[in-house]
Amino acid sequence: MEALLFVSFLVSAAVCYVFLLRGKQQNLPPSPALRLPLVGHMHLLGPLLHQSLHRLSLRHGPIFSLRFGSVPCVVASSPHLAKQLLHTNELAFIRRIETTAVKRLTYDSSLAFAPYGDYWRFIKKLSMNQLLGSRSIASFQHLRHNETRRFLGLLAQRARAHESVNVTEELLKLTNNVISVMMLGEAEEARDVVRGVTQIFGEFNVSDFIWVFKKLDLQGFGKRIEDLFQKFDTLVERVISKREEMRKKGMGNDESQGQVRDFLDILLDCVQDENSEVKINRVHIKALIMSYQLKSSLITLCYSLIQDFFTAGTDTQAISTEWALVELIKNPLLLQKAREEIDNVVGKGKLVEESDCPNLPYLQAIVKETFRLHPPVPMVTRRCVTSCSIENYVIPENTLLFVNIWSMGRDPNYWENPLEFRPERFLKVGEEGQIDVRGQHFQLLPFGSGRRMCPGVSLAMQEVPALLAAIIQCFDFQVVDSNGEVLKGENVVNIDVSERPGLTAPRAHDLVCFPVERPNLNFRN
Ligand code: HEM
Repeated sequence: MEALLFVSFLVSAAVCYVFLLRGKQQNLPPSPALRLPLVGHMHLLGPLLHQSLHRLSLRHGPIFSLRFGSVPCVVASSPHLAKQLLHTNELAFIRRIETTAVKRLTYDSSLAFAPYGDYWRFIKKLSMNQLLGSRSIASFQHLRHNETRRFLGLLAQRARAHESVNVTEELLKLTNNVISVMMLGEAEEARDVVRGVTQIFGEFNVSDFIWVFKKLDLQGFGKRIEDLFQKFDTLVERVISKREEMRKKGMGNDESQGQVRDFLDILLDCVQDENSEVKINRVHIKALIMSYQLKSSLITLCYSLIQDFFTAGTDTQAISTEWALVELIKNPLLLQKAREEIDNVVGKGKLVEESDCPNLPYLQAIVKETFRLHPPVPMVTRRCVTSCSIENYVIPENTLLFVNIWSMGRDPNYWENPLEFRPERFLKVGEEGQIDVRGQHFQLLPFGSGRRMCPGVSLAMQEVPALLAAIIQCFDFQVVDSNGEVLKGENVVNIDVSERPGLTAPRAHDLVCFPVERPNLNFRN
């Protein structure tokens, strides 16, 4: 009897709520009717948020509104709306959300989460011009090349020993090492801490979304955040102090001596520079390192507003390389075509390099097609800083915005046979063939768009195609299922492409394979 009374109370509360809201918010984009007290529309969402929002958009249209707990959200899933939100009204959606974990672990002043203003402009400029500018990317080319060689060497070793390799893990290790060394000059030590932090960024902290729980640490997040903060802080403090000591003794990396300066050197120069536009201090440096170190934090920032929904983050570049590889293993004819292109342009006498990639249009088309079908960051997320009007709807200040780029990549209104992996679409003469990934073509936004677009785009577009090309050039793969059996025939074509919930959209299962070396290559890994 009591249970019945309770249920009727909940239902009546929900109904009243729905009516009250309808009356109050007529200018908001359409919204699913059943909004519950406390949780809002969260009961409509499954673990793969971008897929849940995609399904809702099929019912409610390309723009609709929701409530995550007490937080208002708007979801957009058409290129036309993406342009209005991220370009035309860019300044209204220039901020990201700051959750408890983000605030503490990014020192509340990272590039990714900093409010739009002088400080953000300064670090963005520094990032684009120096840290991730073409000169810096070029100076670390040897590092990427060596890591690729190390990775290929490992595959070759396993191939000769007829042993399987967890390609997912090895790709992650590779891209993590590259970023760590670019930032700190050290690879191993940062990785474990980074993993812990990205994991907590990917978990859903109810206190961030449901106001009655705001002050309660129901899931013990506070202690975990603090532990991670201390570990990271100790690590970076040690690296910075060591570097400062070396610089005092005149033992820093000297460019005039041909030494490569990592990001830390560049940042320490800025701290010492009296004439710097904006003074940065040690706290800013740690925050910046954090936002670059954590690729998932980079990703996290993308998902910043509701990152807690997601599980541990993973690396965007590793994810995209893996998705491309999986699609090529599923489509051997496309793999063959890509390999022939590499053989024709590069030959069999040398390993393909980054400098070869602009001459490999089919490879570039594969990378774009991968970003279309499997964007590593499936949604661009922002926060509305000033109320604005889109398509006659009002979007109030503080609304969270989700631009569902995953959904746009699969929209039959913009792509022919959108669920098929067909790199050829990007080689067509005409509009489709001209589409690129740098935020100007709103049907394909893997790196976002506008002032808050990903500053790592140039690095990623150097590293991912070259790594993929090297793998294609050197190996075939026999995929192993969860029982250790090699997949054959139809089972290869039907390799599982489900996604894992998280900040990013990696494959649900690790890619485990027996690598097979290609014969007749005249260089050794
Ligand atoms: C395949 C690789 C990558 C993908 C798909 C990707 C995707 C994204 C996306 C979608 C955003 C949000 C953009 C927006 O809000 O409009 C973003 C932001 C960001 N990304 Fe990436 N990213 C990648 C690699 C990287 C790398 C390698 C770095 C740095 C080393 C990086 C650093 C950042 C930073 C700092 C931001 C925040 C920018 C800001 O708020 O101003 N990303 N990324």
